[in-house]
Amino acid sequence: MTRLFNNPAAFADEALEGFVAAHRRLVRRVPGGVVRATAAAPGQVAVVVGGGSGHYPAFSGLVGQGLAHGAAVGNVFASPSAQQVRQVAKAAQAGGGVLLAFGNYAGDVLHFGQAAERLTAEGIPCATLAVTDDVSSAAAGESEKRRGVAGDLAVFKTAAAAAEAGLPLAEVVRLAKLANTRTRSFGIAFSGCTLPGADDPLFTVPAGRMAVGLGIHGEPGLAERPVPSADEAADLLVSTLLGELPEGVGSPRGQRAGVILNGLGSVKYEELFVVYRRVARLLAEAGVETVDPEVGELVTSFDMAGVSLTLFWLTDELEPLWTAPAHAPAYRKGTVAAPQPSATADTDLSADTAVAEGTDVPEDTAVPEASEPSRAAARTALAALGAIETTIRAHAEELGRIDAVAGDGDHGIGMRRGSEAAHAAGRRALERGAGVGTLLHHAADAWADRAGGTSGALWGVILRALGTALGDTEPPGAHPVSVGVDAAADGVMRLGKAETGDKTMVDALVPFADALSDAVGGGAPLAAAWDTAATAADAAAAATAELLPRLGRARPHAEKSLGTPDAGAVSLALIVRAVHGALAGNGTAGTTPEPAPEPTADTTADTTARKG
Ligand SMILES: Nc1ncnc2c1ncn2[C@@H]1O[C@H](COP(=O)(O)OP(=O)(O)O)[C@@H](O)[C@H]1O
Ligand SMILES: O=C(COP(=O)(O)O)[C@@H](O)CO
Repeated sequence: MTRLFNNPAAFADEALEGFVAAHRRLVRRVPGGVVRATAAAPGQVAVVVGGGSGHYPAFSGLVGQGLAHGAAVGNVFASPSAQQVRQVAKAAQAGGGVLLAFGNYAGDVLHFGQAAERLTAEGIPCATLAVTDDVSSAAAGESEKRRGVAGDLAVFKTAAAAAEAGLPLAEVVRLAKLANTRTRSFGIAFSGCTLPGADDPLFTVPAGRMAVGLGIHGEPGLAERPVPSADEAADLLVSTLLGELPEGVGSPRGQRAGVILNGLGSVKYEELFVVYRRVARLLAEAGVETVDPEVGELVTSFDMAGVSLTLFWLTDELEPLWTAPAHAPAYRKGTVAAPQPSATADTDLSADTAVAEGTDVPEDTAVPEASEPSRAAARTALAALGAIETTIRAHAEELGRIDAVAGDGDHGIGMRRGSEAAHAAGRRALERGAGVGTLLHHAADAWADRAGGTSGALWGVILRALGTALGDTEPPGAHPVSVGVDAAADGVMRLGKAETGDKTMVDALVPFADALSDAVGGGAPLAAAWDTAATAADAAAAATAELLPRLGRARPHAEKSLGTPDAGAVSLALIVRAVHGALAGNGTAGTTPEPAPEPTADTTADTTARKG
């Protein structure tokens, strides 16, 4: 149970504020996360890590000399946004380029990938690396699909030590990739974590049983077994990892390995030492020389009762990087060189907080001139964003519950943050005279930036595609709206690489786009066509209950999700139904939307009810 919190939605931000206040000599807050408070040598490669909150000391606690140069900090269990990653990287970079390193999760891959593209376009050489150490999350032959868990530390540490040694970006990337291919983790759990503000844990394990193959987001394990003794737990962890040696490690005998015995949150240090006693013996019996073992909390999942073992199979060039000194808030090894404070290290806390809060503001706030019909459509678009915010707020808990069945339970929180930010950005844009295209672009950036996570990136794509299709000059009608929705579906599939049948939001978006295009092609006015399409999306979302997930967080728990629809498909169906309310409720059923009043809670509640 997470007991101490204020507003659950503010938990991640408040935790970050307190963390920085506690570690001001080591870290400095910047928009999107934290960077070292000490200066890096000019020309050094910067290693920027990141991910969701709820895993401390990953990721902010690993920022410091000899370790990461910066960490992008997302909301609870949700990846930071591309904008956050970009901002942290720009603050951390020292002229030698940037390696962005993170666990292999859909949202992280999307947002860090987008950030890398933007940084490269801005002239900052940039590479990405997704850590894939969790052997239980995919078969050995599909290691690129594996999740990143406590092995993050081995890869981050390798990359950062290589950067600290002054190696160029290509070498830092090569060594980090090598570390990733030689790092394997496996975990067990006795109970799931409870998110701040939630009443129940994300999963439970029956009394006397343990879950095997856990994730770090409260994903349930892949199998159950009777609760073992500490020695039996160690036997299982070691035998599993010795059973899957990386390529190039023919036999454990004679190998040297870094070891991480990681507590997930509520397994205490002395329990870990009891387990480690046996782990050390077993590895010695297998002929493995352990090097600088770490026993403690390195990647957590709130109060989850679980433990994982990581083996980092060293080579002559990896070992000095694993043993190199480091000094970060949650990781200290050896003695680092005397730090040079960075020029901005002494800013006061209120200034740090102010910059951090600036993450919501789109950087490019220019509002191009717009035609009167486009500004009228912008008012309708704002009403639609208001209706979206209202319906998401009303269904946030339900979306979280659906997402928790095989995912991480954060879909409602993320959608809520995104839709609120989009509506607020839309309102600001309208006040400044924006046309519908610009308003939707601002809303897109705000949604992606504030929500993070997989769906944040994808809703950013959807709104941006619509805005681009509608523009700021032509009178927007049913045809450009349909073209925009088609472009949105293409964009989501291009970025997320999901196809229909994979059990994602694509399974509602594609039928919606197709039905809209058919109805518009048949001459229906926009509101009527949208109504037909929203009905198709609703049916398609419900039908995802029968699908098995083939992508993302839910994939390893495919069977568990049978009978439950996909959270992202359900939220999409809710949203398009709510938008129909905004289109139809203000006399814009023709092809050219007219000004719409701000929706009230009552009117939107009527129009957002799901169809039976
Ligand atoms: N590759 C993908 N392409 C399209 N949609 C996806 C993809 N992966 C996940 N999704 C959608 O995202 C939803 C989860 O969104 P969110 O809660 O933001 O995810 P997470 O917490 O995993 O980042 C899923 O229910 C699914 O609809
Ligand atoms: O949750 C995380 C990333 O999740 P996404 O599903 O990719 O948003 C984060 O905690 C791990 O980096």
